[in-house]
Amino acid sequence: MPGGPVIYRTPKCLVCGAAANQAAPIPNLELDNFLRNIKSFRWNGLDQTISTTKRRWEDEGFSIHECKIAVIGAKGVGKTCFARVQYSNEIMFPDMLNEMDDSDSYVIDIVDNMEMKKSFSAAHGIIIMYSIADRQSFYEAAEVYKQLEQGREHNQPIVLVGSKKDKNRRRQVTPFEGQQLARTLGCPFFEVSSKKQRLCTRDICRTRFTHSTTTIFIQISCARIVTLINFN
Ligand SMILES: Nc1nc2c(ncn2[C@@H]2O[C@H](COP(=O)(O)OP(=O)(O)OP(=O)(O)O)[C@@H](O)[C@H]2O)c(=O)[nH]1
Repeated sequence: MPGGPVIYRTPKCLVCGAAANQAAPIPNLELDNFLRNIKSFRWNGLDQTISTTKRRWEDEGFSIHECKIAVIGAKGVGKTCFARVQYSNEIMFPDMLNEMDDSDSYVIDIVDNMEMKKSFSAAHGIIIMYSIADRQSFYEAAEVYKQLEQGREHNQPIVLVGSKKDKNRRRQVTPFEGQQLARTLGCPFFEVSSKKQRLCTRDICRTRFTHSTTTIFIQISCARIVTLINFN
């Protein structure tokens, strides 16, 4: 991969104060790809709000890009809950050669109410969501992908997410089917639970920093979750 691996640096957990990098994060090629795709966008060509935000931070002596990630999917799959527990996510990663340089820092804002048409032009990344307990929503996810393929203007990265992972007993879509669809669509795939992700203790934070699991986040606080896609 050009440029070598991305070095991740995340702030401390706001709740328990655990340092993000007590153990080096596990290198994650999917996340590298995802972030690199975001990074390669023509920022000025996107939504006015985004460039305004960026300029404000630049005036204060540093530059942080705000990435809007739209969550799109069938009714009731858990888009709002997901966006809430992930509210004001941050992925911070610095210049690869200079750890002190914040010029490539990103704040991830997951937006659940963006219209699909708006996401074609205004979102930097798109999460297509279905519920693992609702087969129909799985079929709809494939439909959503078709529409995005035809409509998106910036070739934004797409991630397929199966929500409500905690409802395993009422599962109607297997992880294998999710993976198959993601493979067909050519995008990364995760299963998540917004309910389980609310928990935050120092131990959970540490566990998430050091273990490779199929989850989409790594550091938790009550209002904010620092997202690091971390999976095998
Ligand atoms: N068990 C479980 N329930 C969830 C999860 N996420 C959301 N829910 C529940 O699913 C229902 C719908 O969640 P929402 O977040 O409103 O879903 P939505 O996709 O935003 O719904 P619309 O805006 O109507 O399209 C609510 O009752 C949530 O409590 C989850 O991870 N696990």
